[in-house]
Amino acid sequence: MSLPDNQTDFIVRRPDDWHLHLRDGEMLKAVLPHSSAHFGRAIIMPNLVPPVVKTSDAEAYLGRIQTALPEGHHFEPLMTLYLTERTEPADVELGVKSGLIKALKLYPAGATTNSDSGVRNIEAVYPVLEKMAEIDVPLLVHGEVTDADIDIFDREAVFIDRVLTPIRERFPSLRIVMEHVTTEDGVNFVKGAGDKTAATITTHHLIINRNAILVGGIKPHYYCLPVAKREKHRLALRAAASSGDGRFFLGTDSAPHSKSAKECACGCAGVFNAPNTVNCLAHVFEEDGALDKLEAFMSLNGPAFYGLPANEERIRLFKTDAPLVLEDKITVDGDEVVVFDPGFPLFWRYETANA
Ligand SMILES: NC(=O)N[C@@H](CC(=O)O)C(=O)O
Ligand SMILES: [Zn+2]
Ligand SMILES: [Zn+2]
Repeated sequence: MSLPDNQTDFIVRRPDDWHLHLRDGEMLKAVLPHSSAHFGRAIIMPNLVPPVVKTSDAEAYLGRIQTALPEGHHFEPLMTLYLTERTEPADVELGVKSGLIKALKLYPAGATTNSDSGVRNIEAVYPVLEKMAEIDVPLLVHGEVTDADIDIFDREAVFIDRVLTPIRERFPSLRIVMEHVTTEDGVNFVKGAGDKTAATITTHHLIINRNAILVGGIKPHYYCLPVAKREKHRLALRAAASSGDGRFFLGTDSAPHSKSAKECACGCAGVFNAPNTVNCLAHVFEEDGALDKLEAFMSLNGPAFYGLPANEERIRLFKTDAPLVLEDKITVDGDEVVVFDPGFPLFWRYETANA
């Protein structure tokens, strides 16, 4: 991609989202258009209630997503399975070889939203990981330990030492994605782990640090897991995202929860950022003098890691003088879902640029 001198108007390939929660039912219908309008493809997280554990579950879920897709939207859901201690290697092989299943997701039990069926004893899933390495399907990890004695801000770093490093060493050919990486430790791990290890970075973790959640009153709409960390970690994520290094790519982790489920005594974890992610990212990359790396981060590195072609469609990004006015919430089933507020005005817009 070449940028004109003024860097305020340029064309890139249509982006993909390598980590997305679409939910189900009414929520699916309400949030899907906010991803399918912007992204060519998305890796669909399997943490429904009950979770998407079998190939047949993923097939049924794909059908529900396709039914909910607005007419005229070109969007390909890339389906995943939720790894449990009962996952059968044969079912994984069936799903992957049929072309339906693009990755498996490891949730340590209790680590995050709807992770009760997740893995308690990592060694119990080693036979599945062996099969995955053999058939070359990526393992996506929610990288946090859940031990009560580990501080929530240290859970990612401890996961790297206790769980990820042993998996990385034992299955050298397995492709692994550290999902929603939030720490400098995570970035450094990925950089030192060779070309079979990558990480997704969310929009919000590039923009907020933990102060956004806690200073001046508690801000539930900035609470997600892994929780945003100190500023030095945010800066490490910014540097990784804008480096152009192929092992770092966009996974929005757009994770809608109703306003009432977030604004209460025990609010849910998750940030809904699908509607304004592309606008936010252009702002972030411009701020870092890295607009020439934006296409790599949101449109090229992800497909390359997954062994897929980049999207053929293009979008034209352009900066305007007047700030963009976007919806700050959407309505779902009588409740609302609040859209991520980056805390600054957005001036970058985009439009489809196909001939
Ligand atoms: N990121 C979050 O805070 N929440 C996600 C789960 C997850 O990705 O861990 C969700 O499903 O709500
Ligand atoms: Zn997660
Ligand atoms: Zn997620």
